Amino acid sequence: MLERDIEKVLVTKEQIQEKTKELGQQIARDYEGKNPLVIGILKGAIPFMADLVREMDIHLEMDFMDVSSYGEALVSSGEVKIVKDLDTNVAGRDILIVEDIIDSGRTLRYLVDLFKYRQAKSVKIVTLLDKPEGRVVDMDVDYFGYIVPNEFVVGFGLDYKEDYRHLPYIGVLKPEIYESKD
Ligand SMILES: O=P(O)(O)OC[C@H]1O[C@H](OP(=O)(O)OP(=O)(O)O)[C@H](O)[C@@H]1O
Ligand code: HPA
Ligand SMILES: [Mg+2]
Repeated sequence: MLERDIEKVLVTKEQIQEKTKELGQQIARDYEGKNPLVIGILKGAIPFMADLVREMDIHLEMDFMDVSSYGEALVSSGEVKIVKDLDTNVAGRDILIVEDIIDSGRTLRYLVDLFKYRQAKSVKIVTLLDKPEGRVVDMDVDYFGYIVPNEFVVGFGLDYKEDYRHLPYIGVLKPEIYESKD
């Protein structure tokens, strides 16, 4: 059914599972004994974060923050807004931000600066996808799963107009989908 809307698959379900396991185990080794605060950025990070933390056999805490710069648009507005803040004080904590994608870099630039301002002890980023050609601000990630080309992608947390987040793989939509949803 949903597959009919997809022009091509860029990262399969199996590739995501394999990479998530690898990343989770690597991060767990790096954070052993640190009790990191793992922060998921709503809503896109949910599927990846749920799988990632289950590969991390260490003590950790989870919290969530909702920031938005896209709304229903395909291109970032440039202005990042806090929709829901953390429940946890980040001062003195080792922070790991979990994202589904880094594209323009604006969301993560804003969050890293915010957590540093709030006196986090360290701030690192893990993202399932990196789209380096989308970058408009300088931003590097510490851990990433797959590099994607400069196309609008959906699935595994990534939406088009709030749909397709629940696809178990990463793909590109057929052009007629954009016309029909306008
Ligand atoms: O690097 P950037 O250009 O800032 O883009 C990446 C951000 O955009 C998406 O979130 P969005 O704001 O669409 O919210 P959502 O996760 O609820 O879809 C994605 O989940 C990242 O948080
Ligand atoms: N797809 C969906 N949401 C996004 C993307 C994308 O390619 N880039 C930033 N947010
Ligand atoms: Mg979105």
